[in-house]
Amino acid sequence: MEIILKYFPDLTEAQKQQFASLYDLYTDWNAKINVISRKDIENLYEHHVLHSLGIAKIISFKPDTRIMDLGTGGGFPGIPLAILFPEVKFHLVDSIGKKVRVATEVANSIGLKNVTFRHARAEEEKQLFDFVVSRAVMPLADLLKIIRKNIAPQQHNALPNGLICLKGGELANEAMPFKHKTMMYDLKDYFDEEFFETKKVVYVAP
Ligand SMILES: C[S@@+](CC[C@H](N)C(=O)[O-])C[C@H]1O[C@@H](n2cnc3c(N)ncnc32)[C@H](O)[C@@H]1O
Repeated sequence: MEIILKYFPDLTEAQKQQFASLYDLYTDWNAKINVISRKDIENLYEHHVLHSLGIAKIISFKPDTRIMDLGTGGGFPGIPLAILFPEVKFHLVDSIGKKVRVATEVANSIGLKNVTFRHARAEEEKQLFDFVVSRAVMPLADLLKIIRKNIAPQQHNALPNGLICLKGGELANEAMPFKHKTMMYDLKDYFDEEFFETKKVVYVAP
């Protein structure tokens, strides 16, 4: 939890409480329904919560921005971002119902009011969003095909509406969608821990 305060020192008391509650909630739920590798649960704050918040180092979403988390699993990056941006609306989608249940239970337990959930394949989601965020779900090119229908035409933020993905070293093996405007940010420029050495945030305009 200290690691969150190290990089996000301006949290309100309510946000601190919400982040602090995540450890016990994910430890309990993960024992029942696997959403995080069991041996990685002790690294929850560094590998999952702070990693999710890496997106906030490249964009500060305006209030009322609408964001879909495609393939949220147990709620990453959607839940940490929803805590950090209480005035932004998040829609967490996953095709596996029991994972959506974990994300829903965690969000309800900490009183998150700015999150909705859907158990479905993202291909079936028809709503419009300003951004789609995603971590560890599928290659960029496949994500782009799915989310083209979901990106709203009106702009409200410093970055044009589009896709924001958390990617690791595997990115070197991915075909980059060269036809699209793409920006890449190294999380090692923001976070000192070794885990972030190869981690990137990739923004792609649809
Ligand atoms: C490796 S997990 C990552 C979960 C979470 N984003 C994280 O980083 O912890 C990938 C998730 O994507 C979901 N997924 C894969 N394809 C999907 C699709 N087409 N629509 C919705 N969810 C999908 C899977 O059900 C799975 O929960």
